[in-house]
Amino acid sequence: MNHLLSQQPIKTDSSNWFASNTMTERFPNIVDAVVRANPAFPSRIKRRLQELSRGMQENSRIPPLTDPAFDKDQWDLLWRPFRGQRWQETQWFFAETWAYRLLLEACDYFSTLKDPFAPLKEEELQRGDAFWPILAAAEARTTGGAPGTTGDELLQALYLSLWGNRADLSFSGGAALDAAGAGQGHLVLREEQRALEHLLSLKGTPGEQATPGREVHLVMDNTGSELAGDMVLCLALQRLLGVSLVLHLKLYPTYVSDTTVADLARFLEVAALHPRQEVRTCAAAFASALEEGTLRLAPDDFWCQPRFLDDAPPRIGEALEGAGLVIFKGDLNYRRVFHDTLWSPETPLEEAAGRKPGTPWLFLRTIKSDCLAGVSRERCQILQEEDPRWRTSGAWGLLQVF
Ligand SMILES: O=P(O)(O)OC[C@@]1(O)O[C@H](CO)[C@@H](O)[C@@H]1O
Repeated sequence: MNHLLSQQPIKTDSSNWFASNTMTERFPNIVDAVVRANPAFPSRIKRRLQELSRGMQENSRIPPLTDPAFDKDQWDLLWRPFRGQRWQETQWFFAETWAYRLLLEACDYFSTLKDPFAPLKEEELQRGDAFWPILAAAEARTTGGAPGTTGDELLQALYLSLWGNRADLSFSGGAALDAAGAGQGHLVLREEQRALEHLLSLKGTPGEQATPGREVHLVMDNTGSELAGDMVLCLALQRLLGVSLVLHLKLYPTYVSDTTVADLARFLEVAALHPRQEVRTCAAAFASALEEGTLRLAPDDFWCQPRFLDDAPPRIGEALEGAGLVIFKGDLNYRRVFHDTLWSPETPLEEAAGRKPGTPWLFLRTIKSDCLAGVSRERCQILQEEDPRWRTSGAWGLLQVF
């Protein structure tokens, strides 16, 4: 395992192969996928994208933003500490997020609002395999015989949401991963009882008004099959616990497939016309919850920025602290909470996060990068022997309570 254990955020240099490979190969491959997916791009946009790619591969200095945009001042401040640094010798969490913001600039996103990743996301929707979590949940209800306990149903929904995270277009270089969810055997950690205790403590009495203290906040990740799994989870939480939900989404496109409000609307549009009734029913129920206001959307550009969670503005921090439970989806949000650092795996979560939240946090993540905390050294050694790539392959999941 070529990891230098350090208390600093992972760097894109030779100290971390996966982070370094992101800048030299994986991100340039994503740029190529975006150019292929947008054949109508004018040559000046293609040129800017190729310059971005080449700069990374040639380890150039990280350029600032150049075009005017509503958020340029903020990004200039975020870039300043890294001024003069090179793509392959800097902080990975910053470099990767900055690269996606430069990609949007190269594609004229902020003057056209045309999502350069839209064709890639649409392809997954049109292929139909984005809806497997909804069909799996419906099938379990029909073939599972007598409905299980509330806890069983909640766990099934949690795992459908967790394994939906495998289909992450930024991870697979633009191609959707296979739709099959990995087995529950591939779990690094499964703190199911603690998760259920927190969830069941939120259960209201029939007709009880939902209050912020009983609200579940979901910090979303990818659209497509991950969004399908998240919809199953949201509807299960509402049906079984009577809670209201707030979904925190990206304000604009980033990381190829991270969900925006436009992505969610498009997903519902396609799902409403899906040949399977179960998919149409799920989409209709989700749309009704939005209409009734028991499920609210909170898009924010904080989630698009290279800022760790303890640097969140009050509008985010206060919202999460006032929730009954916060569910963080996916790998990037995990990295954001735990400072994208190579902790010694048994490091307590409070130490890695630099805080103890005032409300329970639940992480549903397929592990695609090295940042990890709160897992015993013994467990990591067993995993390393079983699958040396367990930290970055996306094949292993984690259900962890903070
Ligand atoms: O947040 P997700 O979609 O689960 O994973 C996104 C991500 O963490 O996966 C890749 C591998 O770590 C990174 O390039 C990227 O930040």
